[in-house]
Order: sequence, then structure tokens, then C-alpha cells
Amino acid sequence: MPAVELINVSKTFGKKKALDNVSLAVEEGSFTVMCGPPKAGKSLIFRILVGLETADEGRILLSGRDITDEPASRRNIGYVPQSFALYPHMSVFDNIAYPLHLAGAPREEVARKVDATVAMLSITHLVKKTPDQLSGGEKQRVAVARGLMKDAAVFVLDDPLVGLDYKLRERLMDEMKQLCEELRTTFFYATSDSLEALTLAQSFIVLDDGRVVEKADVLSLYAEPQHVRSLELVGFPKANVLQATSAGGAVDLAGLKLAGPDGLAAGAVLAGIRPEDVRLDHSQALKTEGTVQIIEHLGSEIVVYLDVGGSPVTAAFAADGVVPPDLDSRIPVSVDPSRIMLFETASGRLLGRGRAGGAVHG
Ligand SMILES: Nc1ncnc2c1ncn2[C@@H]1O[C@H](COP(=O)(O)OP(=O)(O)OP(=O)(O)O)[C@@H](O)[C@H]1O
Repeated sequence: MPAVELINVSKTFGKKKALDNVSLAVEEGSFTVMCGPPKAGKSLIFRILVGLETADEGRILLSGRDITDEPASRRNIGYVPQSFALYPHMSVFDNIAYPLHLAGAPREEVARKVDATVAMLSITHLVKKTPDQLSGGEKQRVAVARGLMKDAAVFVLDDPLVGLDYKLRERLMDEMKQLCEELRTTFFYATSDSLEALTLAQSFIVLDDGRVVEKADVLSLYAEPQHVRSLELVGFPKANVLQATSAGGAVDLAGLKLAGPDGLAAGAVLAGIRPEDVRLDHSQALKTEGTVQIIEHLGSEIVVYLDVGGSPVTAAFAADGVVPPDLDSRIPVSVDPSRIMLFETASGRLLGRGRAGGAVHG
């Protein structure tokens, strides 16, 4: 039975349909990541789930129990909101203990739980401080600790690492995963950061403009995204998405011709290409040239940002003995047409992959 289920949930603010018939399930014991661009509706889903907003339509189930009409105080969900406020006049200990005090827990139990949680998050040394003595990262850990205080069936974390520097985020991501395993509970986690999503998720829910556009495990979402938003959100560096047109079954991608999948209708399409599928030579069937604009050395990987016929294109390859091109140089670029994913522009849905031979049929 899923730990959390939303069934046909919709919410409108004024004329804006912020959530449009959202249905999703979070399996018990899973680390499920909800990923989506800003304003997709991630926080709103969490706020409805914990009872801080009400849905206009739809039902919410917690371990099979319908909690749609239950007040927030009776929903057994641990919550770390995106913007958290620590009580400035309270110590870190009291901030973390607050949900237990509210629930009337005995003093010894409060001390035991707070001690265990701060140890898990490596913030034992902070308990006597007040929030104004903490760095941004420390404050965020305190907020996470406070969110974990409840003996909750589900923990909901809304972009808890946003705004932290890369190193700290990496460490906290490891801690989050460990926490999920140690607590043997369900984590439902929102982020708009693709690296964070890839690192943490066992299963993914991709949200776009108030709609769930895909639900899948990490591997299949990466290998065969069914929606252009999934392609863009899951992968690092970010995938290339280029405008193209189709006619007579062939696709014209900035003058390069390839055959589309069977039954391809005429019109605008989006061509998605992962950076690792862009070759900086002419070894692949679709050949063109590009101008090198930026080169990033990421240790084991080199990322090259190119201008290809006026469109930005990113290429990524293993650094292993490869000499990167010169800045501003004009270099060969090629792609295997079967690595190009074609999406319908209007719906964002995957149409299929390209094939060689568009010039012949088109
Ligand atoms: N209380 C509210 N009143 C009016 N509009 C709202 C309210 N809450 C959410 N919205 C709107 O609903 C949409 C979804 O917002 P939400 O905060 O859930 O997005 P998000 O995916 O969490 O974005 P971000 O990553 O930027 O936090 C936005 O267009 C937002 O303006």
C-alpha cells in the first residue's frame, strides 16, 4: 500500500490552475523525489498533503486512510518547509524539541529524541546556540532536525538544500539518504536541482505546470524520458533541447535532416540530445560545425558549450587523455540520429527517436 496517495487533486488560485488533476503515489519506505521547474506546484502539493492548504477537488490518502478532511494537527507527517523560520529567542535544542513539546511529550523522551537526531545530523555541538549564531547550512540542518522530530509515517522535505553551497549540499544529500535508511520510513522530497534529484531518488515524479508528466524509476527516466521536461530535469549537464520541424516523416534540425519515428505528423517538434551524445568530430551520421564558447573542466569530465548555427549546444565527454578544443575555435560536431529524442512541442510528449535517412525521405 502506498504511504501517500493523491487522487485527482486540483487547485486554482484566481484564474491560475496551480494543480491540474494530480494523481501520484509514494511507496512505503521509498525515497521519492518530486522534481519540477520553479512554480510547477511542488510546494503546493506538500502544503495540501500536510493540511496547510485545501484542494478544490480530489482525495488525499495516508497509508490508505482518507485524510482529505482531517486537520493538519491530526496528520502524522513530518514536514520541512522550503522557507523555515527558527524561533530566534529559543536555543537550537528548544527549536528542535518544539514539535514534541507541543505534543506534550515527557521531558526525558524529548531529550532522548533530540540527542539522537542532532547526533545523526552532526549538530550536537550547536544545541546551546541561538539561531543568530548559526550559518545558513547549520540553520537548514536544524530545520531538518525539527522536521524529523515526529514519529511520522512520512517525512516531507521541500527543497531543504536550496541555496547551500555545493560541498555542503553533497554532504547533506548523503546524510538524507542515510536518514531514510536508518529511520526505515518514507521520504517524499522536492527539488528543482537535477543533480540532487539523481543522487537521492529511488523513484521520481516529474511535475510541470501543475501536472504530473512522468513517474518512473531513475534509470528508466534517464534512459527513456517520456516527456521533454524529464529529459531537461534529470541529467547533468542539462540536456540540449532544440527547435525542429517535421514534414513528410522527416525532421529538419537546423538544416540537418533525419528521419522521424513512424507516423510522425508535420509540425513543430523538439529535439532532445544528451550532452554525452554530442561528438566533437565527424564520427556520427549527422554532421555540422560549432564554435567553442566555454570549456569547463569537471575533473573526470569536460563540458564544452558551443554555438551551433545560432543555437547553444552542450557537449560532455570523459577527460581521459582527451585534449579539449581551443576557445573560439570552429570544430566538427556530429550526432547519431538514433540518440536524438523527438518530442511533440505542444504536449512535450515523447514521439520517438530519430533515424538516419531523413534527407532521402524528406
Ligand atoms: N497561496 C497561494 N496563492 C496564490 N497562488 C499560489 C499560492 N500558492 C501557490 N500558488 C501558485 O501556484 C503555483 C505553484 O507554486 P509552488 O510554490 O507550489 O511551486 P514550486 O514548484 O514549489 O516552485 P519553487 O520551486 O519555486 O518553490 C505558482 O504559480 C504559485 O504562484
